[in-house]
Amino acid sequence: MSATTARPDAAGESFADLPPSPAVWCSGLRKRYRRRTAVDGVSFTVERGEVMGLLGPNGAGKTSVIKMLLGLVRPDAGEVLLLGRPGSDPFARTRVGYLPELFRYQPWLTAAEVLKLHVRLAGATVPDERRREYLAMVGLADRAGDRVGGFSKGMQQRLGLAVALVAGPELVILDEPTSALDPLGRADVRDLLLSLKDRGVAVLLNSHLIGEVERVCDRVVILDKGRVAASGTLAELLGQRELRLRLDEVGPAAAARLAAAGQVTSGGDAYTVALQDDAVIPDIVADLVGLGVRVHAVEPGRISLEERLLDILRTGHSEEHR
Ligand SMILES: Nc1ncnc2c1ncn2[C@@H]1O[C@H](COP(=O)(O)OP(=O)(O)OP(=O)(O)O)[C@@H](O)[C@H]1O
Repeated sequence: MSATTARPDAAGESFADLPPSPAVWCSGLRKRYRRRTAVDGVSFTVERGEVMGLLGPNGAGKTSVIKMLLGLVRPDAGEVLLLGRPGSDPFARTRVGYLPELFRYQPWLTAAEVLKLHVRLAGATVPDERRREYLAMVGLADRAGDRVGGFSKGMQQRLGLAVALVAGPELVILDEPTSALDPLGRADVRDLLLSLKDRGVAVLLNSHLIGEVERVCDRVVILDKGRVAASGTLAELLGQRELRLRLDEVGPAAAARLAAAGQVTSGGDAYTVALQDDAVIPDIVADLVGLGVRVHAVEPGRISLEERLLDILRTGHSEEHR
């Protein structure tokens, strides 16, 4: 890692007193490959300590955006700041960990050697002990001395994660980090992402595993055909909450009470009420019981990110959060 530069301002105070710049800021990114427009005016921000999910169908432009952020692909238009610096600035780049979508490490090197090489390439100093810890963290402790050429896809992906994280980055960009991992490996990565967030590390995560994104991400940007189709916090995107009930003996007064709480759909003994706020659920249940309804099940819920994503992609836009 390069030395920290002194950044005094005109009044003699340190810039360190200012709030930190966002981990990622990009504006108006555009990229064409020959006659095909891959990315068309993409702008978004990832704040410090935030886990941001990048979602979208195959060919939506996710990897192209990531490569432009990292300076691996030159944008036709648009600007990028990583950690408040131009993406090409070595100061920024040494503080960014990156796991590429498709990568092959030198097959003749061992896992420990790959990690050592990448620490040197990052200009960082990481003690042997910490490198061993990172290999253990990704489940490769007993394969440290084995050549990478003999690793399975999942083991290579685990090693890639250790490479991305070992130098203590402030921002981590992960392009489909769990595509080759078994369920246990995916759960480990989820825990890892949450522990990065606890330490204030920002994460940009490109993944097709929507359940994974829903569990770990604070905010989501959905790309479609090179454009931002929707973006926002999970609460903003999934907003509408529902209450699913199984009820018997629902008389007219109880039906009116349900209708007063929100739009009701029902079939047999199943009732779904669209709610603005789930704090009202105990009152609804108490009132129903008071009106002689037998309550068999009460399940608060809201639409899943998968349902919302499909809805946005099918209709081509998000009404509230473009
Ligand atoms: N080097 C390249 N040369 C030509 N076209 C490219 C190149 N890289 C990407 N593209 C095109 O740009 C578009 C966006 O591709 P990109 O890889 O960014 O999508 P993606 O959202 O990451 O897709 P996936 O989910 O399948 O990984 C696609 O139409 C792709 O064919």
